[in-house]
Amino acid sequence: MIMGEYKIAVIQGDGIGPEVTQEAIKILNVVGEKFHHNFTFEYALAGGSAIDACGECLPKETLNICKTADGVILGAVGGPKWDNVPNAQRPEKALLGLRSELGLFSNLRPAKIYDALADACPLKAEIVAGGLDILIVRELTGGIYFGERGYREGKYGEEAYDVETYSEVEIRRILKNAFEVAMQREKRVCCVDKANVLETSRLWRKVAEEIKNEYPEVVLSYMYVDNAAMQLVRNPKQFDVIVTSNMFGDILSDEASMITGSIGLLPSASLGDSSHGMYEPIHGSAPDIAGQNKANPIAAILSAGMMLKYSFHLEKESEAIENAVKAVLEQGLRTPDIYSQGTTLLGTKEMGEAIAEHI
Ligand SMILES: NC(=O)C1=CN([C@@H]2O[C@H](COP(=O)(O)OP(=O)(O)OC[C@H]3O[C@@H](n4cnc5c(N)ncnc54)[C@H](O)[C@@H]3O)[C@@H](O)[C@H]2O)C=CC1
Ligand SMILES: CC(C)CC(=O)C(=O)O
Ligand SMILES: [Mg+2]
Repeated sequence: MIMGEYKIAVIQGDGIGPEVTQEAIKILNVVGEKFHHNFTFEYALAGGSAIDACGECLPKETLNICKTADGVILGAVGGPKWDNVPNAQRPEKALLGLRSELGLFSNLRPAKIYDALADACPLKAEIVAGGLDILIVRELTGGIYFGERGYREGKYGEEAYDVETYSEVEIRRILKNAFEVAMQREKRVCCVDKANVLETSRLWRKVAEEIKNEYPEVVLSYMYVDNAAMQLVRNPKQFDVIVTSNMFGDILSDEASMITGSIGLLPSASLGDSSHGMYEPIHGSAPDIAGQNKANPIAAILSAGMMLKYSFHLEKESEAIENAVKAVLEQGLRTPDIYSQGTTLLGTKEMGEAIAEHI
């Protein structure tokens, strides 16, 4: 008996994107079989591979496939091959376009240290004793990545500019999101900004002061982003939920990933007002290891797990994926990025297979 039917749009992307996405699909197929769900996959092109196939980084057909699917999984886009294409067609534009066209303003990036990977954390053991579980809530469709940009003639010749703009509406909805998720966690929100310099950050603080009254159980704090970057390695356990702008969240989440052992471990969910979402590892296309069966597929696999939870509301299926990841790590199985002496080195595919076997 089939319990649920789900149509999933798959954008494999470039570099290691297809390699890690294939492992996520492998896991979804096993979960589907075990829990009697029918997951069907519709492939779509975006990024460099779309430029190569049809000259456009984000074809209309891709958007249609994503809009009509129950969830979207994405590998990563971009790479040196497309570094010199016109700006409007850069692979990264496809990613920004997908996020904004699908209305995915909230990007959840959980950074957890798995017990078995405690030795992969570069911080002193006493700093992360008892583990670590941080959630970065990154605003995803506004700020400097979406502001006006260009070139103009300045006082000293040509100059370039990128403008950061945030409206109250954009700030309110992401902050509300952060407070809501904090209510399911330790009820602490740290708003990371640069309010000593930026007007946009001062508006974030003004809105946060209003919203906090709706969540009296949540403790709200503020921190400047330069200090937050330092505090993340000095004492990451002080954070529960970090809420921040598009660019600051992009940077801080890469930093947080390294505390867990590798950027290849961190998944993400990009969500909007509905349960429709896009799920992608936080890493990029890693051209330096592409095509070598070296990439860690765990971030992509956990992203698929987040889709089961947030878009399909399949909690136990999502947990099964996380538990299988924990089990292989406890078995000492490692891709090169998290390998240490005494553990067993696996490739991308073999790691996917090992996780599949545990489900
Ligand atoms: N979501 C997306 O599609 C993103 C795309 N990019 C694009 O990806 C390309 C490469 O960007 P980079 O700055 O090099 O960042 P990157 O995240 O692709 O790679 C940074 C470093 O981390 C390693 N790494 C990344 N993912 C890994 C994994 N799963 N397992 C093991 N090691 C992994 C890479 O080998 C590299 O040494 C660029 O074109 C960039 O614009 C970057 C970030 C996100
Ligand atoms: C195009 C970039 C904003 C992609 C990226 O680095 C990210 O989303 O983490
Ligand atoms: Mg990034």
